[in-house]
Amino acid sequence: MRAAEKAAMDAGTSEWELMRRSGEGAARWITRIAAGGPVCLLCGPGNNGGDGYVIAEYLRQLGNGGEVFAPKPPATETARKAREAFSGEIASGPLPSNRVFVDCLFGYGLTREVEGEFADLLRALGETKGQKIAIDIPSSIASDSGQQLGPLVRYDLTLALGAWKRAHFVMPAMASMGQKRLVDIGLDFPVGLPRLSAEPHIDPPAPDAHKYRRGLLAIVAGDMPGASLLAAQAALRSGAGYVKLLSDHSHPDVPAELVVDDGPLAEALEDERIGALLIGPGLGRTPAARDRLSAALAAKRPIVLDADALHLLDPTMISGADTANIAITPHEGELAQLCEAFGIETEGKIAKAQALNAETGMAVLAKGPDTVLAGQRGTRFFERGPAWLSAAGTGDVLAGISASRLAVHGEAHRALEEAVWLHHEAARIAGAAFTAGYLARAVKPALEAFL
Ligand SMILES: NC(=O)C1=CN([C@@H]2O[C@H](COP(=O)(O)OP(=O)(O)OC[C@H]3O[C@@H](n4cnc5c(N)ncnc54)[C@H](OP(=O)(O)O)[C@@H]3O)[C@@H](O)[C@H]2O)[C@@H](O)CC1
Ligand SMILES: [K+]
Repeated sequence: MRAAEKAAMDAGTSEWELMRRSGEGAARWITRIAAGGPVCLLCGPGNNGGDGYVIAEYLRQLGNGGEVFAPKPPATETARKAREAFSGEIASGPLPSNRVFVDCLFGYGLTREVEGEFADLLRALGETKGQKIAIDIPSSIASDSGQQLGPLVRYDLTLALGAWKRAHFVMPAMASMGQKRLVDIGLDFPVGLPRLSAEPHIDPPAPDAHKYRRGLLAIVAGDMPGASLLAAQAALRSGAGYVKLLSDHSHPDVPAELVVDDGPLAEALEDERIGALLIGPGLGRTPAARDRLSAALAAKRPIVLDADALHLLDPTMISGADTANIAITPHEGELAQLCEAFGIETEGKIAKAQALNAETGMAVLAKGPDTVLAGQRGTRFFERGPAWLSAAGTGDVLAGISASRLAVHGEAHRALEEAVWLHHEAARIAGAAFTAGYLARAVKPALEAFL
């Protein structure tokens, strides 16, 4: 943000102009929400506080004056200018209730724990009744890391200025922000920066498609068939034309549309028509499971690795492989373990995913309530999916969707990005308290939403 703002300033746009755009852009949201009702602003000493004075003056001009609380005077030149342009008074005394509260205490300049009168004010804000809006970022959250540095307030709305910051998409910070909206202030950003995933468009099958051209997905099953069956149920509904289960075991509850190949794995993997492979769900961690993983990787097809395959994976297994064809879907524990296996020493989920991608070339989907993708096209963040996804088997469904998309077009990064959207949409459709099997069936109407 600082670099983008500096570039704008070097090109002739003053900091004051950027603050004016920020404040007025935010104020337009606030006037709609307040609908003429009273607004209470909290202004800090930096430019976040400066935005607050711009908002306050904008509201005054509309005849919608409110209280401004500011424990400290402005400490930057531009914030001072905003304060001078504000024609109202600074309030004192306890924080009122039943207002639209606008928190402009700290933005991305928060560098240390919030204490003293600022902490008291945030605590009071947390306890009072009313709608709460954070300007740029909640004032106790560090914008680069999402680390909580003071009393946490639950906001109804967070208005990000100019661009999303990392904290807008990491847990637990993002859970405190309520709805999130971006206020454009006319900044340019270099391409290739981490960004929010854009909603995908999924193509229907081509007019001349047949089942192989649409994509043959082979799922390598292991000792525990339930997980690979769940993945297959999701894969059947995610676009692939043909889904096959490569399994030694017989499964009484295999649906008729799922083909089971119980022949020798090596032979089954020779099928030239296989568009993608999935291995991991229900694989087990035995030496036989490791052999199956090695065989699957040796087939040199686009492949999704999940669950047990991630526990078994070591650098020797992918040395010399075209790792751009490999998509992995670790949860937090699996990500930590993979980093250890690949000698990566870095802290934090985003940095770990990025380092693993940079080190190995694999597309890494670090899944969880704050999913992040580090792939061939860069880093992507996602809006939070429904919390009902925290159920056993939903990861198998995600792996099945990812592999099905990979079988359709063969692009690892794209497959994982599409899979997150489909998974979240399926969860929304499935509603509350769904099972993984129910979720897998909801992938069909979810896919229809992206056609
Ligand atoms: N730059 C631009 O072009 C634009 C920026 N914009 C806006 O500015 C925001 C960033 O502004 P910023 O950099 O001035 O930082 P900000 O978040 O207001 O806080 C810094 C102040 O707080 C202080 N402080 C820090 N931690 C503290 C603590 N724990 N407890 C107490 N004090 C603490 C710190 O003091 P110091 O560390 O020097 O003691 C300093 O005085 C950004 O989020 C956006 O809203 C927009 O207007 C668009 C144009
Ligand atoms: K703020």
